[in-house]
Amino acid sequence: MKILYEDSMPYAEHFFSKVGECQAYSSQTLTPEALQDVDVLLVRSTTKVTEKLLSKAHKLKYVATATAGSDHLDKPMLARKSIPWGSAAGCNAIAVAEYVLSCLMTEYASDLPSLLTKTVGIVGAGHVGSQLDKRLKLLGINTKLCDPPLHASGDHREFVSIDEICECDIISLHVPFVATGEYSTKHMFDSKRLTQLKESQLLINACRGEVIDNQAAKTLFESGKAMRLNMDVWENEPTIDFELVPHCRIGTAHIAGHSLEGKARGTYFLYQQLCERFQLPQKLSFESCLPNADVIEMSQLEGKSEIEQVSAAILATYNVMDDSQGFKKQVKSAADFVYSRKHYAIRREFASVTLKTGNFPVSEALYGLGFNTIHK
Ligand SMILES: NC(=O)C1=CN([C@@H]2O[C@H](COP(=O)(O)OP(=O)(O)OC[C@H]3O[C@@H](n4cnc5c(N)ncnc54)[C@H](O)[C@@H]3O)[C@@H](O)[C@H]2O)C=CC1
Ligand SMILES: O=C(O)C(=O)[C@H](O)COP(=O)(O)O
Repeated sequence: MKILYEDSMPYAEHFFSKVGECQAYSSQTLTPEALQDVDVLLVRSTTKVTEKLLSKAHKLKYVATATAGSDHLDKPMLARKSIPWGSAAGCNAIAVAEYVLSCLMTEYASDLPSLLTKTVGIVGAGHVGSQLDKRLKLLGINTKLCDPPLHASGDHREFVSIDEICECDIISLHVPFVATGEYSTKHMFDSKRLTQLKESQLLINACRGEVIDNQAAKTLFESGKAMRLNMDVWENEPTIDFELVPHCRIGTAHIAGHSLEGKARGTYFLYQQLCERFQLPQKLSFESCLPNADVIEMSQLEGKSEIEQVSAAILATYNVMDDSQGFKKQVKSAADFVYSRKHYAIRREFASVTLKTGNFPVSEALYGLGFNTIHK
């Protein structure tokens, strides 16, 4: 069985070589000809799986993406060709939730206690939205959830309307990109909703760029409207509107899900799918491939309140402002955008971090967020 996999998948050779003959490809140079004798195509979001790409893939039996989003797969086309597809739903939900927490600790750095009085409206209560909700509740921050498809399917959690979400102090978007239909998310934040945002509200988009009308956002900024936007994703990546970037308080190159664990889980989920689909034994474990935990010196936690301890630990582990500054300074073209994502200095999730905390008890919330601690 011949497996072709995108070269930005960590541990791909380790896992997929146990399933078949495997070979890496680069999304920038992949051609229909390269798929002629391929049985399984494994992609990330940077490969658009279109009719044209598969025009010569006559042996193809399975397509899967090592990502949560699957809007880069032409699903009606795959159905017409009777090619089943899979995704790695949930693989990077923790990474995105941690990215949003880093945004919040950055945005409220000068008045952390005020963060505890805010309400966060979460749009999309799937894998990412639920992980974020859990962490915010643990910190004592009020949340509201909006997810009409889940509500309609009988999910028993309490849901509010998008209009109620728009009244929240902080709005965090975690929906898939869906271009049409009852639950379309295209330009969910259009000119009208953006215009209604108050200066004090914070809007975070770490799902898909198309959920916010980027042109409308830029036009509003240029007309003098003050808005607090944190953007990890952009319309038309990698050919994004670079004039919007400086207006955003935090801007990053679609890396919210790029923790080492998040990407490795994506690869591992596909390995599991292939083993099941082709009835092969699953001999490899996920944990076996990861390097040892990072150890971070945190002795300055002493005497700090819970939210101060949490903020210090989060920012010492992952400070989104470092990524934002690098992005704003260095990424000026589509080629830069692609390059910076491919060479992203991949970060660890909190559960892979051990904080050296000195000789005193630290807040339970740190354990709740997944951190490990050791004393000096
Ligand atoms: N920036 C990044 O690196 C990452 C971005 N993503 C994006 O975030 C999206 C969400 O990820 P997951 O939570 O893992 O997906 P998920 O499928 O588990 O959850 C998405 C939720 O959105 C809900 N939803 C769909 N349409 C909606 C609408 N019109 N209004 C409100 N809710 C709606 C669904 O019912 C579902 O519960 C992905 O589809 C992907 O596009 C995901 C991971 C990393
Ligand atoms: O999982 C998703 O959905 C994402 O947006 C991924 O984090 C995208 O990562 P790449 O596949 O573009 O590396």
